[in-house]
Amino acid sequence: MILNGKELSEKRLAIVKSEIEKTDLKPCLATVIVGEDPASQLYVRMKHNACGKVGIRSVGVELPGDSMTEDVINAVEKLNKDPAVHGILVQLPLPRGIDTEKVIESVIPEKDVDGFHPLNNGRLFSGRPDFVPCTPGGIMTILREYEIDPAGKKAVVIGRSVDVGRPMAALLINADATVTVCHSKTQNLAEETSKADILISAIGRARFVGPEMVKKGAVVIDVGTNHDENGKLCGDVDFEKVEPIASAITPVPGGVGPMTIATLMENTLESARRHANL
Ligand SMILES: NC(=O)C1=CN([C@@H]2O[C@H](COP(=O)(O)OP(=O)(O)OC[C@H]3O[C@@H](n4cnc5c(N)ncnc54)[C@H](OP(=O)(O)O)[C@@H]3O)[C@@H](O)[C@H]2O)C=CC1
Ligand SMILES: Nc1nc(=O)c2c([nH]1)NC[C@@H]1CN(c3ccc(C(=O)N[C@@H](CCC(=O)O)C(=O)O)cc3)C=[N+]21
Ligand SMILES: [Mg+2]
Repeated sequence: MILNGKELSEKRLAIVKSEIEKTDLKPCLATVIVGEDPASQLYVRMKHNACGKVGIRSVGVELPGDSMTEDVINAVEKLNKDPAVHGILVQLPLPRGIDTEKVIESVIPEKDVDGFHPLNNGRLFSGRPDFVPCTPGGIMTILREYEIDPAGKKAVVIGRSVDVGRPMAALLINADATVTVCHSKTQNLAEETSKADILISAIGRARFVGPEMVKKGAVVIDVGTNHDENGKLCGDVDFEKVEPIASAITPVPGGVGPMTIATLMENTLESARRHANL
């Protein structure tokens, strides 16, 4: 079975749209982009497009690539204080030389719709999540909507980044899975991944996960957004070879990516609701 993230995201976006129409909420997402990385510009544009689709206002702050950490923090602090802004997203990665941790910590947790602030991280790891990072949050929505319950299952996450791997592992722990986290220093990676009932790959290597790494009947979630030697967009998983042995699998494109954006819209709406005490 193919887990259709694109279709599910459309459904979730339609719900966000109708929720906004039902209330007088005027949710607003602010994005901050530093420098001119074309991939980052594309992603931010996709986020603004999604806002337009569901009726979330969006403002984009663009700073030059040679900005200092303080310049970015000043921009964030203005948005922190602006009562019309409910969500703040600082597009990552930031240019070399900028202290990413300091910038992320400057976003007030109440507007941290990316779920990257250490307070929101800590809440997630304590089993009392508030704003959850959008990519792993979107993956949990896919699992829930397709009635794949992680409870008691063996889940293996490849990747331990702060934005994807680690929060993914925390969400799966909270959902009662038995979780293994693998990374570049893992020995016998294929041996670990072959035990997974639910395998989540977030490494950033084109078609790295082959059939020899996957147990028959496993649920395979592909976070990777890579370009192959021909420039074609592809995931971490060799979809053609793994799809026949998986019980369910997300494609790239059309899987996790659209759910990331839908979850960002949901988090922004939730933040606006709280702001209005609804
Ligand atoms: N679809 C979506 O919405 C999103 C997609 N992405 C995509 O997901 C991928 C991962 O993103 P992100 O987490 O930010 O990436 P990072 O580069 O921050 O982290 C990659 C992780 O993978 C591990 N890793 C790298 N190579 C290997 C290997 N050969 N074997 C085992 N582990 C390995 C690294 O290990 P170590 O820690 O030891 O270095 C690291 O933990 C990228 O392709 C990115 O573009 C990211 C965010 C959202
Ligand atoms: N502060 C911050 N928050 C993020 O959430 C964040 C970020 N920084 N930096 C970069 C990563 C990456 N990311 C993606 C979002 C959507 C798709 C997506 O929708 N992809 C489409 C394909 C898009 C295409 O054509 O390239 C798909 O998979 O179907 C992919 C990747 C969010 N990120
Ligand atoms: Mg990263």
